Amino acid sequence: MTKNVAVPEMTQNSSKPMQYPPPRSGNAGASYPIHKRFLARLEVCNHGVTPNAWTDSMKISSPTQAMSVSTLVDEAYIAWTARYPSALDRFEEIIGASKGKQIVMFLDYDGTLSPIVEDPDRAFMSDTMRDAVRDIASYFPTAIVSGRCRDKVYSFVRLAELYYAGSHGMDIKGPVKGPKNTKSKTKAVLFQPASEFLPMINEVFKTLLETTKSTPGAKVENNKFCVSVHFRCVEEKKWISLAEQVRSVLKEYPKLRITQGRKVLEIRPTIKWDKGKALEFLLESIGFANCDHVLPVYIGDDRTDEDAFKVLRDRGQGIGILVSKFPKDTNASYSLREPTEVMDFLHRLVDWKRNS
Ligand SMILES: O=P(O)(O)OC[C@H]1O[C@H](O[C@H]2O[C@H](CO)[C@@H](O)[C@H](O)[C@H]2O)[C@H](O)[C@@H](O)[C@@H]1O
Repeated sequence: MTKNVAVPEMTQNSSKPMQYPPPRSGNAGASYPIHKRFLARLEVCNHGVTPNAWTDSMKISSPTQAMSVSTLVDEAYIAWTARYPSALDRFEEIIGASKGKQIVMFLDYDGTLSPIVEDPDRAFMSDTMRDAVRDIASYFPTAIVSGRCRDKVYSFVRLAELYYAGSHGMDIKGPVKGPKNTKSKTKAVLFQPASEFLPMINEVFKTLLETTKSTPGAKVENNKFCVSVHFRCVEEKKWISLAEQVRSVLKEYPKLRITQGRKVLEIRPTIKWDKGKALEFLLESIGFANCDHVLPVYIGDDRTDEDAFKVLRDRGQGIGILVSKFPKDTNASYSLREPTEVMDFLHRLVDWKRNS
């Protein structure tokens, strides 16, 4: 349970000059009293159900509004932001890091550009957010990196000038024409490293639909090279049995693996490909392979975005920004609370670029 909640030491002094990039959470999972009280709070939210490491981690992946009003959570969040400061508060620092470099933007979709909602088919992006992304893409090469199927995420974003990496980066396509003043290639990139898994994924999708139909609220989504099984509308007491149903189906498919997102289990090929690899592939495609003059900025809210944050951290290049209202262990360097703050950050980048 503790592995998803990193609460920083109270001794960390946010008024000290920031080390750039900010240090990673070396002692992730370290606990102190607020952390313990935070966990106790989760048990209260459990309404008498015996706390279970897996169900708790599923809850923490996407906490409810009821939990957000907790003062304890707010205290823990403030402490956490000493380690992962707000990208809005540290905007000048981020801009400073981009001096002499080409910014390339990577944006996750759900929970980053659109708020989390109960029905995955209705996770629409606001027109104002679309305008902000359009503006950003007019100055910087911009990619949407999503667990969703590429066509689906495109149908939400509807901006032809962007790169799209769907199915957790296993389905990549670029714009026909890149933005002005960048090294973007003008022909569309198309990369599908898991195409041999298509028949298997379709089969698993159908089997999961059948197997989970007895669980009210369960939803199975076909994301082309992966499948999502949604728990958000399933009663908590049915979570374990639903997860068991998923695991029983997956036993027959050793070439597929299960990962966990925000109240969702994601089934995907065991190939070594993820959002981090997609980020590297896109940087290379855009013309920034082994280049010191590029600053990738990746904004995401989910565990799968951690693969991209880790790539940036390992390269010692770029800015990872985690979108979260709650303390989470992360390889990102900065944080934003929610999609509206992501939009503010995009606006500020555009304003800065326009005026520079
Ligand atoms: O990589 P992402 O773009 O963040 O996609 C990850 C998953 O996002 C979607 O599910 C999440 O958002 C839904 C709508 O707000 C919400 O109902 C669900 O609980 C979240 O997990 C999408 O439906 C999944 O297929 C993606 O894997």
